[in-house]
Amino acid sequence: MIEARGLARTFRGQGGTVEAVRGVDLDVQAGEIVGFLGTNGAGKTTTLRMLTTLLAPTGGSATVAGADLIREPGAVRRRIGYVAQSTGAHPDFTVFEELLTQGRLYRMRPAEARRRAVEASRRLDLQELHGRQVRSLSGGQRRRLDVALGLVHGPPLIFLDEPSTGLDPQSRRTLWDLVARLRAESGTTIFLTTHYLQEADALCDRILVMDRGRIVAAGTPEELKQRLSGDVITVALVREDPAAHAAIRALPGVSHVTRDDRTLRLTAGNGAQVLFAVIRALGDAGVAVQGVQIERPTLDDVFHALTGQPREGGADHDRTVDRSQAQGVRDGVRL
Ligand SMILES: Nc1ncnc2c1ncn2[C@@H]1O[C@H](COP(=O)(O)OP(=O)(O)OP(=O)(O)O)[C@@H](O)[C@H]1O
Repeated sequence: MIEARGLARTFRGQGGTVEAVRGVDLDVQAGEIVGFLGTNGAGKTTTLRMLTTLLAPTGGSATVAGADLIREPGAVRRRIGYVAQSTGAHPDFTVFEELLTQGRLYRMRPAEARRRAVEASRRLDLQELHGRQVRSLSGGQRRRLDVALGLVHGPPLIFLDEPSTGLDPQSRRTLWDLVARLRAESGTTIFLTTHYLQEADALCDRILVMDRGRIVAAGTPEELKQRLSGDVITVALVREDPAAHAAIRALPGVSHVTRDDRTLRLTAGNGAQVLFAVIRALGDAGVAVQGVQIERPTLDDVFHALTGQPREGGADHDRTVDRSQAQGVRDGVRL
């Protein structure tokens, strides 16, 4: 359904050159739900905007829903649905008017537009909201309308850009269920970007991880977790201590050390074997330890290992998160 080779995009401006996407190869099969994960600025949205014809690539090629991205952008647009992070639904329109208008934008006859609007509404459980003005919808209802708008013309492939950012946990789960049902009922291929590891884990057949413009890993959520073999050791410190990180990062058998206020996390092939060395090294460096825990890795750890980015909220991270993303940090695990 999607086949991209060497897809690239460079932005040139007064501030210099940004290689946002540096030669991405990707394949998505019909009927798959594929999640695109990555840190802020990794290049996910730029890739999505290229695949949806909104942005011209500066290199590479792709076939999307059977049409050539460069030579047949019109055909690509007719065959895909794209749900951006913020959509232009008219606040004064009712839900059903908005769905009907979408069909008319695709030049459907009135009867066809109505039939498709009813169908898209059913798929996203919007029937009860037909008479409501868009401005009165909750965040979750609005997002469901956004997805329904992307479906009105019956595309076999739909792109969702961070579909559940800013939603509360219950609305997020409802959206996941509806997206999963959409694929089950109609076989729609779904390609989404997300910051929520839980979302990727719960919804996606496959995950692609992007970092600094490149895809650095691809696989099922389970495959990615298995790739990070070994254990995760969490060390709680009595107080924040800059010496702690340096004391253990060079120990044999220890990798991916992160610091987050008074917590150190590290991966080790065999947690039990390195535990003593870790505690002794911290003691030698004069670092006071409050407690230690050994766990199996989570998807969150996998992403840290792949991207080298500290866990969200870590003392040494320098990324900014907007308010909706910060909300996500409280609501669930976020990359
Ligand atoms: N129009 C533009 N002009 C210049 N640089 C841009 C432009 N659009 C994106 N970039 C840069 O390209 C890089 C990738 O951005 P992109 O929005 O694709 O990342 P992302 O993975 O979607 O990030 P996020 O998760 O924060 O949305 C960033 O460094 C960004 O600043």
